[in-house]
Amino acid sequence: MEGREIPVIDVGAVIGDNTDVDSEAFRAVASQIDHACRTIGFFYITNFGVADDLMNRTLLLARQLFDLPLEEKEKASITKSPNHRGYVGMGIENIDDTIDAEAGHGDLKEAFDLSDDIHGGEDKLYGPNLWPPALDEKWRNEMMDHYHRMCKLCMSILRAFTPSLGVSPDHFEEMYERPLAALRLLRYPPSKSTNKKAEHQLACGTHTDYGFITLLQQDNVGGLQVQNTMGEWVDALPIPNTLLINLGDMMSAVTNHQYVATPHRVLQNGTTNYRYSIPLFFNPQWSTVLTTFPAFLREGVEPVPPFVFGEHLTARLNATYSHRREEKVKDSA
Ligand SMILES: O=C(O)CCC(=O)C(=O)O
Ligand SMILES: [Fe+2]
Repeated sequence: MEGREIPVIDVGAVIGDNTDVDSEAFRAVASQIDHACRTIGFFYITNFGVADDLMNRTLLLARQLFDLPLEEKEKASITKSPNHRGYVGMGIENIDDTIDAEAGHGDLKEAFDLSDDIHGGEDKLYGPNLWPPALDEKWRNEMMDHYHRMCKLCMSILRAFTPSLGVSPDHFEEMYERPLAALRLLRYPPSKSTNKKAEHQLACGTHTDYGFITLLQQDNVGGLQVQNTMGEWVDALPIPNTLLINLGDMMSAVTNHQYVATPHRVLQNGTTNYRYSIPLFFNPQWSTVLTTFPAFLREGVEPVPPFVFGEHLTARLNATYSHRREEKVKDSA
C-alpha cells in the first residue's frame, strides 16, 4: 500500500549546478520526491554524486572524535556554547519531551554539533564551532569539507522541490546564504553496554525534526524506524550507497501539512557495535520569513501566518535542552 515503504530515488538528474530544471529527467525526479513527501515523508537517495570513500571517511572521523576520552570531549561541551555547537554527552538530550530526562530517561546517544563559522549574531545560532582541543586542524578541515559537500547536495535536492512548491528554481538561493545548517555526529552505544534499567529505553526518542529538510547518513548497523501514515513503524534499514532525506515540521507547516514531517526513532541496535549516524539539518538563515508555498494555497485554506525561521528553531532547541532554558532564565533575570 502507498506510503507504507520508503522509496529509493535516483537523484542523478538533479545533482550539480547546471541541471536543466525543464528536462524530463529532472521533472521525473521532482515528481518522485513530491510523491514521497506527501506519503511517507522519507526517501532514500542514490547516485548523489559523492564518492563512497568520502562518506566512509566521515564515519571514521566521527569515530575518532567519540573515541576521545570523555574529559577531552567535555572540553567542547555544548553547554559552553551560546550558539549550540559542541559535544552532547550520553543521556543529556531528551528529544521526546513527553519523557522526563531528569528522571534518567534521556536518549542513549552522544552527539557533536557543528556548522559554519559564520560570525555575528551568536545569540542567533551563528558563531564559532567548539572543537575538542585534541582534534587537529586536519581533522577539522576534513570535517568542514564534508559539511560543505553535504550542504551543496541539499541545495540540489531543494532545487528539485521547487517545481512542486510552485516557486522558481533559484528560490532557495538567497535564504541559504547564511544557512542555519547543523551537521550532527551521533554515536549510539552497543545494547550490551546498557544496564537492565535501560533495557527498554530508546536510543533516540520518538520525534519529528524541527526544521526544513534533513539529510541523514547512517552506517550499516541499523535501528532507525519511521512511522507511516497508518501509524506502523517501518525499519529504515541501511542501504549501501544511499542517504536518507526527511522533512521537518516547518516544511510540513508551509505546505499546508500536505508534506509529512514523519515521526521517527532509533531502537537500541541489539548488537555489540556502536552505531554511527550523521544527520545534516539543512535550515535556511535566521531571518527567513516563511509562509505557505504558492502551490499549497487553496481557496478556503488560510495560509500559515508568516513566521521568522530562527525564532521558531530557537524555541524548539530550548524545549529540548535544559541548559538553554537555564541560560534564558539567567538572561531575563
Ligand atoms: O540516528 C538516526 O538515524 C536518526 C537521528 C535523528 O533522527 C535526529 O538526530 O534527528
Ligand atoms: Fe530526527
